[in-house]
Amino acid sequence: MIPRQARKSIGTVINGKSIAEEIRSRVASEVKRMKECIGKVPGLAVILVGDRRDSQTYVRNKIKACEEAGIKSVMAELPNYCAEDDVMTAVLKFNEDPSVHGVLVQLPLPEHLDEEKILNVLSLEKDVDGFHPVNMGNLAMRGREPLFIPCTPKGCLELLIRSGVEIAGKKAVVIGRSNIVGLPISLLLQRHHATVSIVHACTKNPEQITREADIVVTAAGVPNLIRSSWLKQGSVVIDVGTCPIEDPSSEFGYRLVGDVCYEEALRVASAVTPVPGGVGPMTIAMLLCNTLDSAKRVYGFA
Ligand SMILES: Nc1nc2c(c(=O)[nH]1)N[C@@H](CN(C=O)c1ccc(C(=O)N[C@@H](CCC(=O)O)C(=O)O)cc1)CN2
Ligand SMILES: [Mg+2]
Repeated sequence: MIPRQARKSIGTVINGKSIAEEIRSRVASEVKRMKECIGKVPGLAVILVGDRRDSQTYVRNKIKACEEAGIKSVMAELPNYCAEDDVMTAVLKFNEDPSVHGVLVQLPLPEHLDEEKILNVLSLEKDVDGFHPVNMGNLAMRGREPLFIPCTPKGCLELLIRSGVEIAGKKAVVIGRSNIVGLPISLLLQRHHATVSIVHACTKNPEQITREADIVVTAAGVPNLIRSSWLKQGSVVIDVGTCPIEDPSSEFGYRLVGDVCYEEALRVASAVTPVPGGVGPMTIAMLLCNTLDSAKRVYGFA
């Protein structure tokens, strides 16, 4: 048997960036058609609390993506030290605004704010991030349909489907159990009839579990956690982790890495998403899709 390290790459790269571009241009044409037919465009409201650099970048990218797709966007920026009531007031204002079809609160919030309490006041009909507890409950329950599927999990699923990966009956392992990625992706994969295991910080021998998986979705936020020895030959690997690590040779002094040892994974897996350029761009593309769907629902536009 050839040692894993000596094997040539067999995996293909799942290009999330180009898939996201294609989706964004489809959304732009739909928005244009909507405007021509009924004189309305979708509207997205984004609430940013505090001064985290990464959150500021994501929000800026969301607003730019809206602009490019012809979606109207509005933003409320609140300081780090604001009160819970200030955030709730911003949410309630956008809930009431008929030109806004999607409202999101950029996460994470500063420590002193109660995330659950704030997400709870989002209008269910405008919760384009899909984080409202009722939306999440509907995603979890059989026979119920959530109005919105959270953007990153929806993006992961779209990448699997577009890459021709069969999900039904396959063994899937999700690494991480966060409310915004691990939990909803595990529910979504179950909905698509995969047999799903969840690996988390307390799991004993996680590599034994991942080695059995046909599909691995990892959202641990631990750089290079997933080595080739964790993977089954021919598996599909979706890397949601994005961690900045120091890199003096890069323009900004850091670069982004995922949870997966990318080069190693390509030698064992049949397909792998890169970081950057994999799941990340899909998150924003899915947000545009959810906002468009929300506006279509409001106006009864097919
Ligand atoms: N309210 C929300 N908060 C957060 C979400 C979310 O979906 N809703 N997800 C993440 C952050 N996020 C969007 O908000 C996000 C993360 C990453 C990317 C992305 O495109 N990443 C690129 C790299 C970008 C870079 O160079 O900095 C990539 O992976 O290629 C988009 C959106 C947490 N918070
Ligand atoms: Mg808190």
